[in-house]
Amino acid sequence: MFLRSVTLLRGAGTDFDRYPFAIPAIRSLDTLPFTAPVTFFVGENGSGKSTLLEAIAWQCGFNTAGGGRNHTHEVEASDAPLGPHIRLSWLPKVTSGFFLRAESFYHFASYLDRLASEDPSFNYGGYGGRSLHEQSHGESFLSLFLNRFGSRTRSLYLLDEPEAALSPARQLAFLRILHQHAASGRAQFIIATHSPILLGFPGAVIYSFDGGEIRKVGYEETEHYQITKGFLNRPELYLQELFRPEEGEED
Ligand SMILES: Nc1ncnc2c1ncn2[C@@H]1O[C@H](COP(=O)(O)OP(=O)(O)OP(=O)(O)O)[C@@H](O)[C@H]1O
Repeated sequence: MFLRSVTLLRGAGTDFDRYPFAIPAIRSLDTLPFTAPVTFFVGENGSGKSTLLEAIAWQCGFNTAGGGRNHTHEVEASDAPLGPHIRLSWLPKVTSGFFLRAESFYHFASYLDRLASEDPSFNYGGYGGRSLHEQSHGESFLSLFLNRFGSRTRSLYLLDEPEAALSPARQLAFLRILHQHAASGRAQFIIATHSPILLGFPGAVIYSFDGGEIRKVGYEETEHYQITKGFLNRPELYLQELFRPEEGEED
C-alpha cells in the first residue's frame, strides 16, 4: 500500500450541519487506515462513499470527473467540497493513478475522442487502441481496466461503482484483473461498490458507511452478501414476504 490513511481535519470551515460534514459517516470520521491493496467502501445509497472517494481523488490531483492528473477536461468535474478538509498519509507518496466514476465515464470517453481529433499521434494508447465509444459500455470499462491498471509505476486507483456497466461474467473478469494487479505490489485500489461479487475479493478490507460511522466489516456481514444470498436461496419465499400487504393495507 502507498496510501496509508485518510484523516478528517476538523477546524474552521467544518460546519457539521451542512454537506459534506452533515453526512453521519463523514462527521464521525477520524483517521481511516488502509491496510490492504484492495479496500471497499460499502453502505446504503447516500451514506457518503462517493463523497469520501471524490475527496481522496481531489487530494491526489486526479480529475474529480474521472481521469488521472493529466486529464484536464472540465465536463462534470466536481468541486469535491470535502477535498480540502482531509489529509492523506503516504508511504511512499505516489502521484500516478486514476479516478473512475461510472456516471461520468461517457464524458471521459468523449474527452479522449477530442484528444484524438486534435492530436493525430494520440492513438488511444492505454485505452485499448480505439475510441471507448466504439465499444459497449461494459467492454470499454474492461478495456480501460485492462490497459490502465498495468502501469509500471506505483499507482492508486479510485473506482466508484465499477460494476455499473459489467455483466456478472465481466465482474468475474474484473476480479481476475484486480487479482493480477493487486498482487504486483504496484497497484492499490479503493472501490465504492454495491456488488456482492466484487466484495468477495479475497484479502480485501471492507469499510461499511452504515449506522453513522465507518467501520470494518466481514464479507458475510454485509447486507449485499446477506440479501443476495437470501434472495437466491429462496426467491419465491423472499418475494412472498416482500409483497405481503402491510397491516391495514388493502390486499
Ligand atoms: N453537492 C452536494 N450537495 C449537497 N448534498 C450532496 C451533494 N452531493 C451529495 N450530497 C448528499 O450527500 C449524501 C452522500 O452522497 P454520496 O454520493 O457520497 O453517497 P453514496 O454513499 O456514494 O451513495 P450511492 O451508493 O447512492 O452512490 C447524500 O445524501 C447526497 O444527497
